[in-house]
Amino acid sequence: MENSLKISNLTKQYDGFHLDHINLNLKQGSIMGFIGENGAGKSTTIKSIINLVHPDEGDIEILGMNMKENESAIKEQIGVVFDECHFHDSLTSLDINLFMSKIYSNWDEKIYFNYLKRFKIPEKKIIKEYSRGMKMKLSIAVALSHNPKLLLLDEATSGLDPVIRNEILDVFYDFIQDEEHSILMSSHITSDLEQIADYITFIHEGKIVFSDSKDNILDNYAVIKCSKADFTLIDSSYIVGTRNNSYSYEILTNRKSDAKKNYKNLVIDSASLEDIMLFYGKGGVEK
Ligand SMILES: Nc1ncnc2c1ncn2[C@@H]1O[C@H](COP(=O)(O)OP(=O)(O)OP(=O)(O)O)[C@@H](O)[C@H]1O
Repeated sequence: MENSLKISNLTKQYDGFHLDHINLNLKQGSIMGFIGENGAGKSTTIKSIINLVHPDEGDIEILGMNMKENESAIKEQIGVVFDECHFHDSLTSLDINLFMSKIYSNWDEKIYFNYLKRFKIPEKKIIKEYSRGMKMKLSIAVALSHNPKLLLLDEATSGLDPVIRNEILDVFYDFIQDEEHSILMSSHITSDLEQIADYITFIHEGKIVFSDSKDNILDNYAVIKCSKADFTLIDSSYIVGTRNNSYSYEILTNRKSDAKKNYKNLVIDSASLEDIMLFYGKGGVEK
């Protein structure tokens, strides 16, 4: 299976922030969830892919092409949604159809109007009068209506209620049924990613912590709950991070099955993506 996106050694330095040699491969036909705390570097990475941020170093290959040499061909094949709707307030969805048909040679108004219908977006109302959910659905409809092969979504479902998010996740799921399609999706709503993503990349303070299949991650990570006395007996190779109060310890491990074999007397629960982020946010191992 080929990569639709290959990022190699992407580096960007801002005052007080370093995006540090990011490597990431997104396979065709798959969805990658991109997670990390506020300010971890997700938007900087996504903006670098589409040339809105100019990296200091690194290579980005999209659908087998290099952005520097093939920007217009690549932009025809990618759909991008940020957490804000970037269309002018005075436009209607009908205006946007006209506007987009001039921008994209492969704009398909049949697909666009199908999405408007599916999302119950009015044709004549101006965007100023849209709810946030309507604006985001419009942005997603636009991103999908020029037959893109790759979707880049930066917090595209943030601030939306669970019903609308579910509706949108269904659209993404339908999109990915074509094996040439793929999605890179940053989100703080890790439960959505647990539902839909095939792969998860976790970025923390500008560095990739892991990039792996969601199933491997959820199979390998666990939270061990124990007393302070038990904690001192746990081998440090099991400990990725800790959280504790005066009475009890919680340990994030990435060796779930070994831990279950070797520490049978301890409570060992599965870790969610949110647990993993919280433990890393706490700053790693303290023993
Ligand atoms: N144009 C810029 N100039 C200077 N610093 C910037 C610029 N853009 C982003 N940064 C800094 O880069 C860091 C990473 O920001 P980025 O927006 O990539 O994070 P993020 O993971 O997308 O966060 P969030 O989840 O809050 O959207 C932050 O410290 C931010 O202040």
